[in-house]
Amino acid sequence: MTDHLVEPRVPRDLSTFIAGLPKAELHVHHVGSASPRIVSELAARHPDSKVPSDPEALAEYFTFTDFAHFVDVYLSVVDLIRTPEDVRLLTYEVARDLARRQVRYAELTVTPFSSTRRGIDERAFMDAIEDARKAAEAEFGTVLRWCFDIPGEAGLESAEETVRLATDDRLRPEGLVSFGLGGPEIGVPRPQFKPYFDRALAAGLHSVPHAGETTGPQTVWDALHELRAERIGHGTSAAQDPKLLAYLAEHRIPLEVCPTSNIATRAVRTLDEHPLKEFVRAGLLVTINSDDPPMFGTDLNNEYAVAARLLGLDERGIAELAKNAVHASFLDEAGKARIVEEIDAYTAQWLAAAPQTP
Ligand SMILES: O=C(O)c1cccc(C(=O)CC[C@H]2O[C@@H](n3cnc4c(=O)[nH]cnc43)[C@H](O)[C@@H]2O)c1
Ligand SMILES: [Zn+2]
Repeated sequence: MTDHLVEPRVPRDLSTFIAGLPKAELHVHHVGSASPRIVSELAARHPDSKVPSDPEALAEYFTFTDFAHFVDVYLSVVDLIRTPEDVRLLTYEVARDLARRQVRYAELTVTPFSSTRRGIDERAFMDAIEDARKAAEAEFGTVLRWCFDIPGEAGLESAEETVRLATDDRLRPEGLVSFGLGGPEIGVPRPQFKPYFDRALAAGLHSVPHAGETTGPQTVWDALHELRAERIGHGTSAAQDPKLLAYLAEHRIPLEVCPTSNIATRAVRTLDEHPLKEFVRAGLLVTINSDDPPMFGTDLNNEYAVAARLLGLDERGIAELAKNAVHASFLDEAGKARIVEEIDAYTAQWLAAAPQTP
């Protein structure tokens, strides 16, 4: 695990401000959120797994040479989730971790295909995530919604299975709001998934594919034109195409930016080379996210600290970023207004208490 948590170099007070700030997270993966605590509990349940349970060994295990290596490691963690009770434990504990970071609302990317193909009953899978979602909302106050994503590299069979699970009225979970596409982009062209996105959209789901994380801007154009993307997961390479930046700005298509993830998977070389600033300069609606936080040695608070440093933001600027995520979410208008109000009240209170500079 790369130790990105020490990287941001923002003043301590700003870190404290961020830690208490109410937030929404739009790009965070279910299995990718398994903390060392959750991994060791699952590894103890399934001792034949190759995933280490010791935190130090796990940190080493979560150091990636490239995106393909990341996916291999990711799938070894998927292999630890074998029963509906594992699914419930993971989901509930992920919600607890989000709540600790003052995340009021999260759209969690879930890959049901990976679980059903490993033998978990589909009905039991849906019941497990829904049961955990409701318990987490009641106990922690964090509202969870689901994005079901196709693991594109697993082929069209995985697309068919994912859209079936997402649109079958007998299975579709109440918390499902969107349909995504994840995994490697190289050799996995987006347009082949158009019929599956068409079906998901016809069933009322929103389109939120990953695009432009590990391939060029054409992948983002394909996501927009073929998959009718309403938000883009990552979109990093959009910075290479001024027409694309202008399109994203004009159509208010938000980007789900995950800075530390891009370094950990080596999609971007260093944080200082990350295009976040160019996105803001081009007038894009930028949201800040953690992607697979324990795997990348980060959490949402750290990602806000990274963004604050890269963009030179003060408390008001950070609060605006937090509001971007609320506006770009698929929460209803009343729910959005509640979190925005909370952000404003928290920020006003913080600034009123801050020592005045002469
Ligand atoms: O489950 C399988 O059997 C399987 C077979 C072949 C390929 C795959 C995948 O590609 C799974 C990828 C998995 O990765 C998730 N993920 C997490 N973080 C990211 C990211 O930053 N960019 C893209 N994908 C990501 C994704 O949700 C998939 O579940 C699986
Ligand atoms: Zn992702």
